[in-house]
Amino acid sequence: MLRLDSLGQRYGDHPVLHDITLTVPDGQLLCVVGPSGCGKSTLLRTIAGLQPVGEGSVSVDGEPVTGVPDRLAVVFQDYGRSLFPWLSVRENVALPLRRRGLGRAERRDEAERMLERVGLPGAGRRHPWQLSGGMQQRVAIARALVCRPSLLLMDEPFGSLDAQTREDLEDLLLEVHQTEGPTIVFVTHDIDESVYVGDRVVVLSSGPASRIVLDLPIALPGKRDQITTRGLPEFVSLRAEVGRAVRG
Ligand SMILES: Nc1ncnc2c1ncn2[C@@H]1O[C@H](COP(=O)(O)OP(=O)(O)OP(=O)(O)O)[C@@H](O)[C@H]1O
Repeated sequence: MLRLDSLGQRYGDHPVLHDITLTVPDGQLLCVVGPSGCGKSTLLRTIAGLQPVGEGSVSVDGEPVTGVPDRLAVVFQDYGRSLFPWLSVRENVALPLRRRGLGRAERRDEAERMLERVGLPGAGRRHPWQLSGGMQQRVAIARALVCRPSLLLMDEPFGSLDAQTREDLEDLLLEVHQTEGPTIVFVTHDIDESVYVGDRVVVLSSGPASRIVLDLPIALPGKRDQITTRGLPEFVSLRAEVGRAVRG
């Protein structure tokens, strides 16, 4: 379980986050939405232990976050810079397994399994620069999942992809969330995306000193589907509620 208690962050004199209190149960897919510059990335970096907690506290499974938590993985928007171009796709995916002490053959098999899982069977011997942007982001997701994280943080992961690829990856995310089951904190600018992928959407106010202005459970009927779900009256009304909160 991820817990934020009265979290506050500032850069020098500039307050960014104020009094953020949030409990994210295991296995939940939480979307964080808010205007540009409100502190979404700051929030993710703090949970990831990449920057120290200012005020309040952050804990994962009851342990205060003081560095990068165990069993944490992060996917950023900028897949072009997050993969190593000199390594093959398989080597990129297998990289986190080195620290786990797995042998070479095991690392290769696990990486291939994950590549298959994200829809890239047979791409392991290629290099990231030989793949499209959407395929590279699939590789980044495979690498994030290969160590079976219990907490996955995603910062605008589909922000620079075209609409069709983005929808495909949203569906992939829903699928891996269902099967692999990590807790996911997913930051996005896109209100529709947040309602489509989220179990819950939290909206931050515009800065300075952003706080939570909406915490909305997303209970949509049936299995989510890009055409049907987005046409449901429930979807339209949830999207409107999030939209109103984002616009203040
Ligand atoms: N390292 C830093 N030093 C100083 N100020 C920073 C730093 N990182 C972010 N900021 C400022 O803190 C505020 C929040 O930035 P952050 O990137 O967390 O927002 P965001 O909601 O993720 O923005 P966007 O949606 O545009 O990516 C902004 O005003 C930004 O300029």
